[in-house]
Amino acid sequence: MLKALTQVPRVLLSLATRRRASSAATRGRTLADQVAVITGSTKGIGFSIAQRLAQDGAHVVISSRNQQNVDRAVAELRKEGLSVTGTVCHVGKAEDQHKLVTTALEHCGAVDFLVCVAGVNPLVGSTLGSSEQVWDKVLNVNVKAPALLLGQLLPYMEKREGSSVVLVSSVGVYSPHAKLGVYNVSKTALLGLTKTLAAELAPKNIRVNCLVPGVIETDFSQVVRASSISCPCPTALYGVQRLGRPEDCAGIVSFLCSPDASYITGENIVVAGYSPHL
Ligand SMILES: NC(=O)c1ccc[n+]([C@@H]2O[C@H](COP(=O)([O-])OP(=O)(O)OC[C@H]3O[C@@H](n4cnc5c(N)ncnc54)[C@H](O)[C@@H]3O)[C@@H](O)[C@H]2O)c1
Repeated sequence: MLKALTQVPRVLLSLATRRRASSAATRGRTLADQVAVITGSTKGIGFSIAQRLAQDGAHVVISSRNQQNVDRAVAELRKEGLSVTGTVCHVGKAEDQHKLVTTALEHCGAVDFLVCVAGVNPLVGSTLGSSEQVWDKVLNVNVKAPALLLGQLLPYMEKREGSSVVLVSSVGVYSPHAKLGVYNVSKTALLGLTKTLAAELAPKNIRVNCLVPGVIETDFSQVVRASSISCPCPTALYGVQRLGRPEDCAGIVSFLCSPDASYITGENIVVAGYSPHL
């Protein structure tokens, strides 16, 4: 009896593994011969997005602040036979942004997609109690950097057919937690940036959408999950009964970049295990 019980999870596990592997193998290469630049992509949500876009056929340029992390992420994906390259890019530094653009062009010759995942860790504190330095750091990295980086890539992206941008906000914008003040403000600004850029770039046939994750199990959310600021999670009350996983955010980004989404722009898409909308 005990043996039978202990065998069940293993059978389920192998089925789940096989299902995941076969779906990756049998999915069409919807992004073949296209190039994706992804910030903050050496772990967590960004890494899962990089892996998925590459599995779907894109050449992916990985980046984050630390060379070792870039090397590790690139090696891990190349081991899967995926087409990736990488460079260090702290998105708040102009010279690093420039290097990211140059790397993409040198290695891949073009850029079709920009996915801006890098975000500053939520600093636990009230909005009005935050210093000017905190405001500058959070707004620089979370809001200004995606716009400035896109500005540098625009001349190359507008030469391509069906370019696409995905920004990453947070479900916290719909029900802000008082102690994540400046972070919430920055993520709310990204919804505005999405709408504004979508309108601005539609005539160039560049689409701009926004991924809005809920609580996803990563190092980033660990700060919130482990601290006293965590509140009753809406998913526990009326949502899918588990935390989100980085890969839960990846397929939707691939879809938003793909031709299937060619008439979708200016949208905020929540991946949270529940709907914060009315
Ligand atoms: N995890 C969640 O629950 C959650 C929820 C809502 C939104 N988000 C957003 O998702 C994004 C990714 O978060 P995650 O949970 O995957 O975090 P993570 O800590 O697992 O990964 C973050 C990645 O971004 C990189 N990064 C951080 N600051 C950077 C900078 N200034 N320049 C370049 N790279 C930088 C890190 O090196 C790392 O590769 C963030 O924008 C975050 O605000 C996360």
